[in-house]
Amino acid sequence: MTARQLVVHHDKALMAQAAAARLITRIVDAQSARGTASVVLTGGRNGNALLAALAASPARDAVDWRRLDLWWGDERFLPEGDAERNVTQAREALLDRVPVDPSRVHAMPASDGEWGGDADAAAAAYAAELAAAARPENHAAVPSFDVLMLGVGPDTHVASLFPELPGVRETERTVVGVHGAPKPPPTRISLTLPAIRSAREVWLLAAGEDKAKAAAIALSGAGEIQAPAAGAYGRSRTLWLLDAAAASRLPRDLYPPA
Ligand SMILES: O=C(O)[C@H](O)[C@@H](O)[C@H](O)[C@H](O)COP(=O)(O)O
Repeated sequence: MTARQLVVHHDKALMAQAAAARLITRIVDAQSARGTASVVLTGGRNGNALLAALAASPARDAVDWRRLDLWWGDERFLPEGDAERNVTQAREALLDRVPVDPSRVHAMPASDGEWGGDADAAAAAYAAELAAAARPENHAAVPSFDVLMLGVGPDTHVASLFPELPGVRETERTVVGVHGAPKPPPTRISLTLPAIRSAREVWLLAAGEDKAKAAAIALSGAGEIQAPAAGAYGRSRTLWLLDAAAASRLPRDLYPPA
């Protein structure tokens, strides 16, 4: 497991702007090194705020949007175009405003698509799409994501991996259908912890007082079944991006720095 790094911003607006700047730099670096970049987006308020900040940043033009693959960490299993779908919100916040290559925007299936209401079949189809994009040298069933972002829920969930539900226990599959999620809607699709951990960098976003307990639990040695955020880390970097309110209950040996 890579050591976790914590960055605490004054408030959630600053956190979104700083994270957007960080993401631009990371994409530009990856494109310079390998010609292309691969990023996994998260749903939720903080993920959307980051995308909106990115859309508003003059530096966004440093990114070669056509050489970027976008994937999702999870999706709410709803009809195409539903305002609650993570991809719909990402399009509104950013993707409709930049020249992305539509064939490289890998949205998770909708509930009125090819797989109908079968979230498990839709999850298997997304796993196949990921596997097809993986290169032999990745030695994995998913591409080598440069950055994978995750919003942290007040119950420590990440993506749609909720405490104690079967999804967080999955050790083989890279994508699962989720049933009975405590956060609406109950049916979802999610990357699993093994898929998340194949990313080079995993960034966890937590802002607001209601995330303080979750951040403290996940960062204090909790198990991943009870606290899924504790099991999210990247191969070369695990970065927690917090605002002061979300960092307010961290143990003193973690924050503030000595
Ligand atoms: O579909 C979703 O709702 C998510 O992807 C979910 O995992 C989200 O990221 C967290 O619940 C944090 O959400 P907030 O940033 O809104 O608190």
